[in-house]
Amino acid sequence: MTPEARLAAAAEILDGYLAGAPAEKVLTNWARRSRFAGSKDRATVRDHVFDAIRRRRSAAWLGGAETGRGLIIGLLRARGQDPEAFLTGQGHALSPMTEAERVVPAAPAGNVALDCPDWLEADMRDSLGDDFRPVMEGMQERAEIFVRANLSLGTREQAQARLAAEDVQSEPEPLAGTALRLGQGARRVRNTSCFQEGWVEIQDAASQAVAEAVPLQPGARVLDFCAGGGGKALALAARSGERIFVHDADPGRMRDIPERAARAGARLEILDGMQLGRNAPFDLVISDVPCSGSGAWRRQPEAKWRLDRAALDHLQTVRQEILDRVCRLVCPGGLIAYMTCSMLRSENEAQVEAFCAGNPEWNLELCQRFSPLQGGDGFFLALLRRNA
Ligand SMILES: C[S@@+](CC[C@H](N)C(=O)[O-])C[C@H]1O[C@@H](n2cnc3c(N)ncnc32)[C@H](O)[C@@H]1O
Repeated sequence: MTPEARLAAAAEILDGYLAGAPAEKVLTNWARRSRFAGSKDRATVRDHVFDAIRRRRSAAWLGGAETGRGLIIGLLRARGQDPEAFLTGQGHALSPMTEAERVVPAAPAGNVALDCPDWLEADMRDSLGDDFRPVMEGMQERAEIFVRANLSLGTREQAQARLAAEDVQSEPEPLAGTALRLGQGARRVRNTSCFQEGWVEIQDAASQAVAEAVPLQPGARVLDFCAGGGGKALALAARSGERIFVHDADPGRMRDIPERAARAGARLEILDGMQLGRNAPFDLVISDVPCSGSGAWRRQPEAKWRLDRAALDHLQTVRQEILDRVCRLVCPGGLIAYMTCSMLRSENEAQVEAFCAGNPEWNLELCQRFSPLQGGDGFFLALLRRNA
């Protein structure tokens, strides 16, 4: 595919997304009926699509319309490229620009320039202070790809050397002792024997740092209550070498856990709701709770535009119910490790402070924020200890 045709494909996919379908689904459908598209074409089209979604507001402004075509024109302008050079009407390119489209709008300002939803600005400013602008600007860029070296199989340096031998370049990432930041060849990492033999697992650097910061005592009974795909549980299992119990309200979210655990040589035991009580109490319950995902907007940019006040309020209630449930599963003197990939105070400090205020036998031992300005996603960790 020519660069022009890739942009035209991205515009068509963006139209599907703007009509309400998840971008991933529209991309998959496009790839199925576009057998002519090679892997480089698919990767580039995908990048155009998600780059445009990250900048949905500012790209629509710069492109003059919130349509697939408008977003692509705006994205090219944001990249400092001239859309006229790509909208040629030749081959599979988008049709040439109209007179109206040729008029370059003034640079966007305020929340439009930062791609921040208006209703969230006050909360974000309150939570981020002086970092509001640089963080929001950072969220307009693609996230880097990190892997976690599985220290139960070898050192980070050994994992790095194995990746290099398979033409995947990486650098140690200071945020976590296990993290490697991938460079050239990153997209091939899943095809390497290093990955397939469990030496590395794809995981954001801040997510690794959070898992590293959780205190783990030898022999502790550990439950990951919101296990999802098992990212945190696998990281903890690699540290301790011991069995970790995993649970999720949606068992389907855990479907990859057995395969991932087998690859990593980890012992993860899935517990359903009935089995939780029979296996309690636990010394440590990881609660990587549902949240806005605002810390991970670079990776999941659709979440930023989908979120609204009602959803944010609902999530607060869900988290409160989770805390009320898990606090009964922890032994005296035990810990809840509360985590979010959110940057909002209301989902982080305010939520755990409210829990402790209503539950006097629980004390807040630690609150730690990980800013996207440190390189990984925005994350939050609180340690809540039950009185002995
Ligand atoms: C942020 S994700 C977890 C990500 C996962 N820990 C990881 O590292 O890959 C939150 C998870 O909480 C689960 N969840 C939502 N409500 C829950 C509840 N009431 N009880 C247990 N899990 C819940 C969701 O299904 C989702 O998988």
